[in-house]
Amino acid sequence: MPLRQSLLSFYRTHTSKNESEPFTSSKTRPTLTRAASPSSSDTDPDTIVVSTYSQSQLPTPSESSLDVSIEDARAVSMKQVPKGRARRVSRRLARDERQNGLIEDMEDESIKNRTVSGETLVNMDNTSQSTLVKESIAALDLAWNMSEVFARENKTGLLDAKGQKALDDSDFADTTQNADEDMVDEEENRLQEEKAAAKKAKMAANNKLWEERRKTAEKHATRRSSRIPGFDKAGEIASMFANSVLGKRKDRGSEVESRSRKSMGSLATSSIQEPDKKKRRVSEGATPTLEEPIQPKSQRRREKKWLASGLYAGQPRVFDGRLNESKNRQKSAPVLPFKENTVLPLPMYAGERLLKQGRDFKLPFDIFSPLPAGQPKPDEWRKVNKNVFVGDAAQSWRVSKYDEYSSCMCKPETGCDHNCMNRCMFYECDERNCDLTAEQCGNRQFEDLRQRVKKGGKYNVGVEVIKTADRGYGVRSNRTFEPNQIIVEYTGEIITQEECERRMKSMYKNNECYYLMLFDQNMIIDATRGSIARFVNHSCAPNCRMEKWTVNGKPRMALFAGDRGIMTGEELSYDYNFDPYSLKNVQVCHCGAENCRGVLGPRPKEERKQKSPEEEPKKRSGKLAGAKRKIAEVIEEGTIRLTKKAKVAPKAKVYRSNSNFNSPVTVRKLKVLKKTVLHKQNTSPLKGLARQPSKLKKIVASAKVKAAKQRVVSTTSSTALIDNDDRKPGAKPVSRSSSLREKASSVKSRMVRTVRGAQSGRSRTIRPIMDEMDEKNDL
Ligand SMILES: C[S@@+](CC[C@H](N)C(=O)[O-])C[C@H]1O[C@@H](n2cnc3c(N)ncnc32)[C@H](O)[C@@H]1O
Repeated sequence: MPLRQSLLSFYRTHTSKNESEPFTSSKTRPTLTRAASPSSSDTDPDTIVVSTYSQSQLPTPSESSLDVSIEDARAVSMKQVPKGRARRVSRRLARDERQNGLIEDMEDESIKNRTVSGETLVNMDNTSQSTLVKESIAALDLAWNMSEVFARENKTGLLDAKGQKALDDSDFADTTQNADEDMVDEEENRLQEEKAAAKKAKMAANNKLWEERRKTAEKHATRRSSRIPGFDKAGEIASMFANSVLGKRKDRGSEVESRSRKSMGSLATSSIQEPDKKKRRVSEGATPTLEEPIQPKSQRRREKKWLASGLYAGQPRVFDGRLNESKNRQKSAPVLPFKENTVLPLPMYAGERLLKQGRDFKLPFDIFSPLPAGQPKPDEWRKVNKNVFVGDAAQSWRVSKYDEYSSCMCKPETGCDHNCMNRCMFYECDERNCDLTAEQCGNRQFEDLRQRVKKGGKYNVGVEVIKTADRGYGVRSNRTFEPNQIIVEYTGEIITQEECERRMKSMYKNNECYYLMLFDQNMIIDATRGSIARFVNHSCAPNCRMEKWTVNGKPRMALFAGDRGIMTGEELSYDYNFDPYSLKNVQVCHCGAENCRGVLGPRPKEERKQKSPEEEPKKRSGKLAGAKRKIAEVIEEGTIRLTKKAKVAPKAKVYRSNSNFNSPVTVRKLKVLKKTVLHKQNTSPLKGLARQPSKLKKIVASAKVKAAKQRVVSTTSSTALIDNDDRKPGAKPVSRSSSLREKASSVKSRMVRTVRGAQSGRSRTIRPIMDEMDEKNDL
């Protein structure tokens, strides 16, 4: 009789006697064991006996599992499976797992090579680790399950007549089949096989699902460290405390516990007293079934939500989201009470505003604005949006009397249009000097500007700083401006001339850019700390004007759009009418206009002379031209006279346009100096020095003598000026000879009111010198 069969029949006999006592709950527990000696039961050395332990003698789980595993395996298949107990145990365990649907079929090879105690978790790959843990769990439970298995076997009475194959493929119950039962109905066998096949198929499907889940879990699992577990644990405890601050203490704590258990497990693989909870959960009952497939979150079907209304506020539209645009149109055409815009869709959420305010379609700012994002901004600029009196300026400021205010005579029918007296004299209307309401009056530009800026936003502010290629920073419009519309106010510190000179000598002596503007009552606006208008560059063909207005009794300067208006994105510019007064301040113009004068200042005299004779009479025609001519003739005469005297140097040339400053600077400087003196004497209402001709003469004479002496050094100075052309924004200017600087500053201290003139408003009282200079240039 084959060994296995004898074993089973023996066991069957034994169990039939004790059927009334289930093994699991009885005082004794049958355990398969090999006979202690050959004489104990049979002569066959392979015969095994079933011994019973009393309850008190029960082995520990590890003992019992080992015992059962070893003895049972030896007894059953010592001959057929000669590769030793480890292999048999593994096979048994693997089969048990398969039967329970816990793991997928393992590679024979991996099973073959595995031992219960030989291989450690640390050296194994993830799959082997998890399998080994499960095997160990199964081994632990084996002793106790044996009785159940046998009981089940008795109940079903299934046979396994096919020996070892059946041992591997079917339930353990098959092994209890007696040889006598070979005669069992074939039909029953077939049914059983079918049942087993169906079970197998189900298990395979389950295994597949389980494997998928395992892979996913492994993918998300953290890599196991090979460091000493103690250190791991210490680190994890530390991080647990840290995390507890963030309220994750509980989760982290359990994680630490689980990890430490795993690391312990890796050291003691032969007997795992407490299997990993996570694994056990998977093996015990969490195996997903085919009936309830768990869908990944990403595969869940998302419900599409249709926007029912609100896209075009104020324009109700019947729109079926399931149809395309043209079908919707067809469908809704008869319903619509108005014709739809077919050219451009309305901007979202702007329909109501369009209907109520009648405002034009406008692209969003970030679309229509041509400026690229991230323009470099000036970092040393301190913004001052209101004029601030500094030092003595406040005391010496003559407060205008209300009597001096101009009164508006406009009628409500006409409003304050271009005929408004206030407007003509650069006085802004307000409730004190104008009887019209704000809506009727069209001469409240500074107030309009205030309201606009108060609203904020790029569009309302209307301007922004940009970086130009060759003129440092500049200003660009963010929107369109009407002709003559106010754009931005020029504000800064209002200082006296003395203060200005002091600053020029000390604070700004190395500066290239000056932000000084002649203002009112001989005061100067220093916009070094000022509004954005300080960045507006010069152009010989400007699109804006700088004007001085009296607002509420106080003078204010602002940039206004020219007669053409301003388009979005245009760079703003005005004519500086820059009077350098000192050679140091003469700068080459890069405005690029066709009629560029070449320098930031009045057109050089030689060029003026070269103008065609046809041009001259044209310009001189008309009343104003006549008046200008008179002024110009006076200036010209004086200038020529003085220039003639100054032409000491044989090679003396007046500076040419387009940055050629090779002419002797001293001569040119003298010309500028004399021109200014004459100009002031003849035209400027700024009395100051103009009241002291004798003093001026002295200055001019001494400068002339010094210039004659210094003709030799002048070349160096002019070179320094040429260098200015290629300057980079923010670079310090090239130092000049100290004697020339001294001379320039001494002249400046006496004569220079400001380094730059302003084309300020044509008010009654003040007519800045630069206007006259401009007129002179035009002639
Ligand atoms: C009031 S600032 C204008 C802002 C200046 N671009 C800046 O970066 O601060 C005047 C200075 O700008 C430069 N500038 C303005 N217009 C220019 C032009 N058309 N050509 C060359 N330089 C110009 C000159 O250096 C001038 O002294």
